Amino acid sequence: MGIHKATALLDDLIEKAGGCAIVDGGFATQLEKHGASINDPLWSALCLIKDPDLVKRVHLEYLEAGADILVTSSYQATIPGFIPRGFSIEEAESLLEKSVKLAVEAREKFWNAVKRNSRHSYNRALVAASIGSYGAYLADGSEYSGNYGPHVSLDKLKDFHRRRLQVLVDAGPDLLAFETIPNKLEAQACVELLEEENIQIPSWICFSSVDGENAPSGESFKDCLDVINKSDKVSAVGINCAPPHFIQTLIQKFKELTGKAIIVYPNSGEIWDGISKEWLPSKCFDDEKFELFAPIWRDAGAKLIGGCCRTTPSTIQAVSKALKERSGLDTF
Ligand SMILES: C[S+](C)CC[C@H](N)C(=O)O
Ligand SMILES: N[C@@H](CCS)C(=O)O
Ligand SMILES: [Zn+2]
Repeated sequence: MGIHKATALLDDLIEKAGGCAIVDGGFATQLEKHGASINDPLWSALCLIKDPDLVKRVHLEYLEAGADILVTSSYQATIPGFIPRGFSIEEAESLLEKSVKLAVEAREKFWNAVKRNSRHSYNRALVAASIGSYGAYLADGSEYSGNYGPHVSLDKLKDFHRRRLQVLVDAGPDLLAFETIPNKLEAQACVELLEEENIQIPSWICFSSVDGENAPSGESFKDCLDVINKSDKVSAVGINCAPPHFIQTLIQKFKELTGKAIIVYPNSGEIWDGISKEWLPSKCFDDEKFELFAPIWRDAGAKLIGGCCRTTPSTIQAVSKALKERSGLDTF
């Protein structure tokens, strides 16, 4: 399948979803709700090793909540992250592959169960393989600063991302999800890699933001999106894991800067402390606020809406209810 045909898969999903598809919510957050302990440099990727059944269960919970797209458990799963934990390169690669397989298995299980009911309002979900930023791998919170230091070049970032990207694509996801990209250099690395590796499935590239105006590095979104707009491999651009009260303004800004579909999946508004590895309280949206704002974000131009850290299946259920009601689709 060529990139244009593969892109049609995402366009079809958005259309079937009534003009705005629903992305799942905080993956690591829901693992923790089930008691998983992920205070570790591997963060949620620890569960890929220790509790793959829980990974699948969380995917199923997001499907039940109404997610049209599942994001895999590979955000902080990397080959250089697994090797110091005693895994061989082959074992590390098979963990990456497993992250896609678990999401695909959950999608198939759920879809086979619901499609028998002619009155259901679900779509057959797509699986997006998560590619967390270099800062996620560093596990020092730098996905929220973009400060990688002077020694991190374009080539270094491409080298970091290349093999994981190849392995994830070979595992057969429908999409690629570049998440919490904090600076222009890494956006460029992602775009160049998609081209060099001749990737034939669509991608989204999402930035974090800490000031509601720019990428975390302080670079303007105009500069960042200029790099991405040139690529036909990237179907959607947007924001993930930034506070929800930034989102409306950022959608408006992105609409002026790109013709690509806009995707937003904010966190709850709590702030990640990369040193103490905990979420600090701040101005937050609860599920009701997500329900209220999802149609506002959709009407502002977002084509894909979900939640990130500290949101849960109940958040996605609220988003799903709001978007399906407003688009005239049945609620479940
Ligand atoms: C999206 S952040 C909360 C993920 C965890 C971070 N990379 C860390 O390891 O500190
Ligand atoms: N997909 C990841 C993103 C972390 S910012 C998660 O939900 O855990
Ligand atoms: Zn997040």
